[in-house]
Amino acid sequence: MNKQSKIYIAGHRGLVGSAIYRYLLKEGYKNIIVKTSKELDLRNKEAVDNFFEREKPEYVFLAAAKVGGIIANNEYPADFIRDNLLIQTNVIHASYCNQVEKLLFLGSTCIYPKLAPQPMKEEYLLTGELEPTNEPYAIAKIAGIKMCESYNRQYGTKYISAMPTNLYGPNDNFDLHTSHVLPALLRKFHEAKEKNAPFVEMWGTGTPKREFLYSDDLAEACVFLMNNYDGNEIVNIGVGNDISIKDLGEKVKAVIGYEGDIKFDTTKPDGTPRKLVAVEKINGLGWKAATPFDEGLKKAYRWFLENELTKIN
Ligand SMILES: NC(=O)C1=CN([C@@H]2O[C@H](COP(=O)(O)OP(=O)(O)OC[C@H]3O[C@@H](n4cnc5c(N)ncnc54)[C@H](OP(=O)(O)O)[C@@H]3O)[C@@H](O)[C@H]2O)C=CC1
Ligand SMILES: C[C@H]1O[C@H](OP(=O)(O)OP(=O)(O)OC[C@H]2O[C@@H](n3cnc4c(=O)[nH]c(N)nc43)[C@H](O)[C@@H]2O)[C@@H](O)[C@@H](O)C1=O
Repeated sequence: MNKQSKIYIAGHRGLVGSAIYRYLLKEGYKNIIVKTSKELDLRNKEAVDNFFEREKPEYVFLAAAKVGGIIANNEYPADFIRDNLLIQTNVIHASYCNQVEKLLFLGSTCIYPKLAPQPMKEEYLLTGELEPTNEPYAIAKIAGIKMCESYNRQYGTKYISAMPTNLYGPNDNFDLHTSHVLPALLRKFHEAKEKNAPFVEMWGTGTPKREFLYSDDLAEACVFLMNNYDGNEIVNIGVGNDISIKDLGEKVKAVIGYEGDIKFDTTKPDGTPRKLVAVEKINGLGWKAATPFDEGLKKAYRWFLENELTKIN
């Protein structure tokens, strides 16, 4: 990409898309197009075709998707598989029909087998059974990866696929029913402190481990891959270390300054026991995550205090 390239960010208001948008603007990219889902529903093929024919973007960051935490995935599997298959199929095919120079597709580490050896290397894709709580979402994501690979093989396109680990940062989803664990805990511990509540309830047993990447780091990695990677194989994006959900709760509790207890609701699912990604490939290409977790957590809490509280109160 050069600074005048016409770049379309699909999903620019979300956690990932907004971070890519901020990063590209900061780096001096001047010709960026964005549309909200109200203005352009990417599930609608005709609308997507018209948009691509009219705008003719040269580069596409595909960060629009139906996304959610463990309970949302478990309760709305039809929405997760249908919306994601439609969005990615429409955008990838319209990119091909309109000679998009390069596209970056965002998958997720849930594409790997539930019990994959740790850390999970890119070649572990399709080597075992998926985690049941998010299998429909994971299958849509695997279809997206295979669609990019197949278009590259058959049509000579340059569509690359990045697999980020669990993410957090500005514009996260703080809805307690549909969010991921980290934004949920920021909100739960904050509200418990405000209300002097005796305990905070976390889901599952607290024993699963997760890896967390700050969204600004992910945005940098996505732009790095767009500018430096043309391979047909997926690339993991992570930090290289993980933490148990129980310890995450203790860390969030400390950052917020809450003094009550933590209880675990074991009727809620744990999900996959561990999903640490192997980061040798992206590190070898020349990119490494910069934000230490403790610093990212404080930034995310500050963002929550400054931007989210007025919305949820
Ligand atoms: N969050 C995470 O922890 C992780 C996310 N990822 C991947 O990163 C990508 C982005 O996720 P994230 O930023 O967290 O998700 P968000 O839910 O924060 O944002 C999703 C974005 O997609 C847009 N969108 C959803 N449906 C449609 C639609 N029908 N038409 C047009 N736009 C739509 C929304 O647009 P609008 O705001 O205008 O409604 C929104 O901006 C996804 O592919 C996800 O799988 C991967 C690993 C972890
Ligand atoms: C990014 C990734 O995100 C999802 O997978 P997940 O990592 O399992 O999701 P999660 O963040 O919701 O939970 C992580 C862990 O945390 C525990 N947990 C405790 N307390 C709360 C809590 O209050 N809320 C939530 N959401 N989880 C909690 C929870 O029980 C689980 O053990 C999929 O969408 C998947 O498709 C995907 O790609």
